[in-house]
Amino acid sequence: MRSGHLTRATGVVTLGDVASFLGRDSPPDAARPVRDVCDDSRAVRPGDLYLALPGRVHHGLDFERDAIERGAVAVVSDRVADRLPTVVVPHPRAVAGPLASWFHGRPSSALEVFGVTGTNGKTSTTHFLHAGLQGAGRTPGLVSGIAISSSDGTAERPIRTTPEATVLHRTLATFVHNGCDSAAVEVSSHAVAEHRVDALDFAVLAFTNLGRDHLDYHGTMENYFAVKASLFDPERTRSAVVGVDDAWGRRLAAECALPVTTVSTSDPAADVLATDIDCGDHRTAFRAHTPVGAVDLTLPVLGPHQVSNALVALAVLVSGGHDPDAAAHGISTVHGIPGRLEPVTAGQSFTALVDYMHNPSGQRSTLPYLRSITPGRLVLVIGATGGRDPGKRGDLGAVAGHWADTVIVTDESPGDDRADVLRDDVLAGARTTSARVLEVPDRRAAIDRAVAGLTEGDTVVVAGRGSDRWQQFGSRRTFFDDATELYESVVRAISAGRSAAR
Ligand SMILES: CC(=O)N[C@H]1[C@@H](OP(=O)(O)OP(=O)(O)OC[C@H]2O[C@@H](n3ccc(=O)[nH]c3=O)[C@H](O)[C@@H]2O)O[C@H](CO)[C@@H](O)[C@@H]1O[C@H](C)C(=O)N[C@@H](C)C(=O)N[C@H](CCC(=O)O)C(=O)O
Ligand SMILES: Nc1ncnc2c1ncn2[C@@H]1O[C@H](COP(=O)(O)OP(=O)(O)OP(=O)(O)O)[C@@H](O)[C@H]1O
Repeated sequence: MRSGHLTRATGVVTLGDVASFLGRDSPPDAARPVRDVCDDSRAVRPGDLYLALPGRVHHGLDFERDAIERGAVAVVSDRVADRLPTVVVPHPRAVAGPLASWFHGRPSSALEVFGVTGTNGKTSTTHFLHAGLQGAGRTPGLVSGIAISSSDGTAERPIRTTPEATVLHRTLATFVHNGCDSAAVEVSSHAVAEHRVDALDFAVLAFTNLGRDHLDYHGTMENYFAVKASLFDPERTRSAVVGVDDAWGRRLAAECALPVTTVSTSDPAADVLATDIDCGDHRTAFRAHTPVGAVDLTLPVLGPHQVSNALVALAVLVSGGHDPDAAAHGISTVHGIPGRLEPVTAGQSFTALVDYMHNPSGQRSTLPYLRSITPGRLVLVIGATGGRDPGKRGDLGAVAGHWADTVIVTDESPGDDRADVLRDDVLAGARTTSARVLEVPDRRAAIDRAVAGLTEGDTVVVAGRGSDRWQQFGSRRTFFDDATELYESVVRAISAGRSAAR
């Protein structure tokens, strides 16, 4: 491959240009113009170059016919396609990032790109960062697991936490086109391992924390950490912001070869520290101490974990040279993040929340807070999503049962896994505790059961799906939005006299 700093000539790009960029011989039809690069046959548009990737289940070349029918004009893959002219490369996935970046004129070098990774808090931190950039007078784009939005107000719901490289670089190019000067980008560990963020120049990368998750994919915590740590490399970013409230963060800060800003809610030696933390049931307040002064924040979001997330966002902005007061003002305009301790109010006297906790470390930071704001009963609706780390399911039940009075185990989104096996694993953990444990497979019925009989001082939390608005059973996908369902359940319970109104 030619240097990643080679910017694409404006105007028409031909298949020969692509071959030349990839350092390969020109295929037949080298003069053929290429409109865009696309790695999914279902998304191909007329004139596209189809990047056919070998996958776990299929090979992209299995879908050459579909790509042709949609208008693909050429292929990049690890073997010659049946019908289309092909540029052959040994590792197609590894060229996806550099190729897409080159094709779109290296958009990440025209933006200041701030990345956020970690097991928990990526989405929240990315949204705080985006708002903080706006507060600091910047014009940022946003790429998070729940929204991709540009400065012109257009927004879309993403399919993944972090898009494939072709989509990511195209999105950044759109940001540049729309006048953005920066971007806040959420980076999952899968994205790093699958080369989705290759050829992306980060200004600052932030690490929130690391806890057990995704071991179905990474195998061990050591591997999981190594994938995250591989991001913190001078080849990828100029500097790092690292949360040091867990041992993995402290290790990363110690081993990292970059300028590091450390962040903590407890360690006075950290560069950015939160004190005077006050987590109420309607807002969260704290004082942030930074190398350039202290600032007070009051956020209309819930939970001590949001102190950590907002603090990481503030540290990224301050380490990037922004004024802490302006950044803090921007951060405090975030009026809730969908599906993250999101309150549902339907005239009830008790607290009803939707949350995305789906691993034990997330539960351990969220549930003690929920207990602290609940003088009455704490009722949790939980489950385990299919296709994800089976080893965490028992812990999910056990941690839930440790903090809650009642745990209702239900279906989340089993996918190709057996729903009853998922529930059994969670139930086994929950039954090791003294909580009241119920199994209600149907999620709507589970929510109704959780809400029934609640009165002032009680809290119900529907956990695990957050703002994801579907359930997948095998190949069948059904619309299901926890916030809407919880709202409707509360309305039904109040009108039937089953639960207390305000
Ligand atoms: C590990 C991973 O990234 N897997 C993704 C990957 O699977 P795969 O490589 O095995 O693909 P495959 O299904 O064998 O297909 C091979 C190729 O054919 C292409 N194809 C396939 C079918 C078709 O009709 N046309 C077509 O072109 C695919 O785009 C792919 O390039 O490509 C598939 C098709 O695009 C994805 O569905 C699948 O993501 C799955 C659904 C997924 O969710 N992955 C998870 C692990 C993930 O990436 N999660 C993280 C976040 C996790 C978190 O934050 O909790 C994320 O960033 O979203
Ligand atoms: N800093 C944190 N520490 C521990 N738990 C957290 C933290 N931030 C969020 N959580 C928990 O994790 C859940 C998901 O939060 P968020 O979406 O911000 O994280 P995420 O890393 O983007 O998650 P995912 O990658 O699974 O989408 C929250 O609903 C909350 O229960």
